[in-house]
Formats: sequence, structure tokens, C-alpha cells
Amino acid sequence: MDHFQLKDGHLHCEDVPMSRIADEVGTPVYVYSKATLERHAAVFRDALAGVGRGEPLLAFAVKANPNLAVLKVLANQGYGADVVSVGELRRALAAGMEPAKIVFSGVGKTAAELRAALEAGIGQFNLESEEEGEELSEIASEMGMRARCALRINPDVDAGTHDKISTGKADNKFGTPIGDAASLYARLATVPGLEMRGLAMHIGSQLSDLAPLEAAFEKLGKLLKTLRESGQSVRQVDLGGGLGVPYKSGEILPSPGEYGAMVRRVTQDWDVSLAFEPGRVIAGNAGVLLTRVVRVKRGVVHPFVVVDAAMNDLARPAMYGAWHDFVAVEPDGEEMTANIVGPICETGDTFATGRQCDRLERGDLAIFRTAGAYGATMASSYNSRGFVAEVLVDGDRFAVVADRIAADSIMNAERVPDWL
Ligand SMILES: Cc1ncc(COP(=O)(O)O)c(C=O)c1O
Ligand SMILES: N[C@@H](CCCC[NH3+])C(=O)O
Repeated sequence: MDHFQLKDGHLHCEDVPMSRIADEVGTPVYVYSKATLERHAAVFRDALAGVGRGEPLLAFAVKANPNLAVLKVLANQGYGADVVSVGELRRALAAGMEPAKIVFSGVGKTAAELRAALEAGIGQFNLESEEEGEELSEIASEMGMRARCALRINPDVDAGTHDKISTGKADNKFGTPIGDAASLYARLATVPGLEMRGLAMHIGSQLSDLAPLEAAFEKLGKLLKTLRESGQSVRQVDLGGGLGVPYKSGEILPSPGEYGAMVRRVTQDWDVSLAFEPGRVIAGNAGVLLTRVVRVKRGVVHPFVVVDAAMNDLARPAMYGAWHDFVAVEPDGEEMTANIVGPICETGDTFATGRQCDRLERGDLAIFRTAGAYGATMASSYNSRGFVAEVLVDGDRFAVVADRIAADSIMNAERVPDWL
């Protein structure tokens, strides 16, 4: 069920009219549906119920949407967190996620971050390299602790997604090459301060085909057997995230159910506990970016619909050429073909070119759909535009869950030295 729907000709999020949010909070603003987040959390959990030993660990990828209220909704659903910085770790803890359900990924964890995560008592470090393992070993030994670790492997599989978000090819910076993994695992298992518990993998994001994932999981399964045959203990496997979501209406992608069936088939004889790090599949379609048309400018080929949101608020179209459905809050039944652009002084600040969309005029409200993941979190203050607000809707009520940060607040954090 879509919680962003027209009711009496006016787009609502659950039972709240979008215009009420625009009037009270201003635009642009991210709007999240609590009911959608909860539904996605439940669908993903049900799809993976009973895979592996015990119940799997579901660690939401905080990078997709780190808003504290969003994390709290997911913590209430029993989710843990996949974090990639001490900032994300603090957020997961502040939202009430249990330390034991937190995994720490990422290729550049600093010594200070490793220490902070050990102090917090997180469940697992996903080690990316020998060098990181050695550093963590030293820090944990100094602290008189043993860090629970998995070795992240790079299976050299092309996930078939955008190059910038592919992470499992040999020349991507992530993980340990699968050919080196058995010997490195054996070595790290002898190092003080580390407890090697298993393997981890994440081959990319917005995956629209399960075949590369399955091929990567099969490779991991072979490695697991090799490790066990050589006497290593492997109890935990983290299969990462990556499941794609539809961005265009009518687009069909593999469902969590199909993903779960594939995981069940491939892992049935692994005899390990499984963990997953879903991000986009939980949050993507739970959020939209609400914006107002500043003006419609005549163009040579198409008119330009200039909206008050820009590439600093929603970077995906400019960064990856990504498509976001764009619809009017009060469609009048007429359509137009337009270029949808923001106010930033770059041609790249274009959300869509030659897009068939609802007819819009100056002052009208519209939304970019599927903006709940990798939306607000990738915002910048380029062109001194400040940071957008975020709102969480629950039935007929809503709350501002992130204040708008005005450009002046950012300016006020700057100093001109007295020698200028
Ligand atoms: C290590 C890791 N885990 C999980 C995710 C979440 O991915 P997605 O949002 O595609 O599910 C990412 C991002 O791609 C990641 O880098
Ligand atoms: N930022 C990317 C996803 C990155 C995934 C990071 N591991 C996107 O919007 O699609």
C-alpha cells in the first residue's frame, strides 16, 4: 500500500495533506511515512524469517537515512544498525539500537573510531583489510578487550549497477580479494585482541537483478567450506544490503520475498547465523521531497519548471543521473513536457529533462518520490542554501524531526581572523 496518495484530488502522506506540511514547515522539506517504514521493516523481516541459525540480525544501513526519528522507528521494529563512522554509531545508540546489534563497516575506520566502537560494545567489526585487523588488534589488546570480527571479502562480481555504487568488483576499494581471504582469515584468527567469527560481503547498491548477488553468495559459500575444512571457526555471515527499489512507476524489481527465497536456497547448508544490512529497500519509498515551483521559465525546447529544491537537497539526479518520479500535489488532469531544474548555478542542477509530468504553475507544490534513502543525508549547503527540514508523518499527525538549518547558522560558524 502506498502511503503517498491522492485523497480528494490532493496528495497526502498517510492522512496529512502535503499542503499542511508546506504551510507549517515551508519547502523544500523531506516527508517520511512512519507506516511505510514499519511496513517495509516487517516485509523484509518476514522475507528472511528463519534463514540461517536462529533469527537473522537486521542491521539498517544508517547511511541511507540517519535521521534519529527514522532510526527510532526501526529500533522499535527490532532492527540494529550498520554504521560506517562514529557519527553514525552515535546516532544508532542515541536512537536506542542495542550495541550488540550494531555492525561497523567501511574501508577507513580511524583508530579513534575503532576505540569508540569497542567502548560502545558493538556486536561486530567488518574488517576490510589486514592493515585494519592489525590496528584493531593493537587497540583492543591495549583496552584488554577482544573485538568480534568478520572479514569482508570482495568476490569480484559485477553487480550490474551504477559504477559509483558498485562495491564488489576487484578494482573497487572494498573488502579483501576473495583469493587472499582464506590465508588472511587464518592469520587474523591467531592475532591477539580479535575474535574472528565469520565473513561479510556487500557488492553494491540499487541491485535490480538477483543473479550477481547469488553468484557472489555462492563464492562466499565455497570460501566458508574451505575455511571450515582447514579448521577455522565460521559462525556468522553478513550478506550486506543492496536490494534495489523501483524509482519509476511501473518498474518491477526483485521483491524482498524473491531475495529471501534465493538467500534461503544458497545458504541452507552453511550452518551460520546470518546478518543483513538493508538501507534503500527500507527507507527509499518511505520518503519524498516536497518542493514548490518558484516559476516556470520559457525554454527553446521545453519550458523549465524551476523548483525551490536543488541538487544540494537531493543529489542523486546530479550524481548518478538518477530518475525520481515527479508529481503535482494538486494535479489538474493536464500534463506538460518540461525540464525540472533547481535554482543552483550549475547545469547539473537538473532533476529531469524533457519529462512528461503534471502541469505545474508558479506556486504549485510537487514531490520527488523515492527520496527517503540517500536524500537528506547527502545534502550539502552549496550556494549557501542551508539544509532542508525533515518531517515524520504518523496517521493524521506529523512532527518536524530535523529543523531546517538556515544559511545564516552555517555562516555564523565561520570566523574572519582579526588580521584581515
Ligand atoms: C557496507 C554496506 N552495507 C549496506 C549498504 C546499504 O545498501 P542499500 O541501501 O543498497 O541496501 C551499503 C551501501 O551500499 C554498504 O556500503
Ligand atoms: N548514494 C547512493 C548509494 C550509496 C550506497 C553506499 N554504500 C545512492 O543514492 O544511490
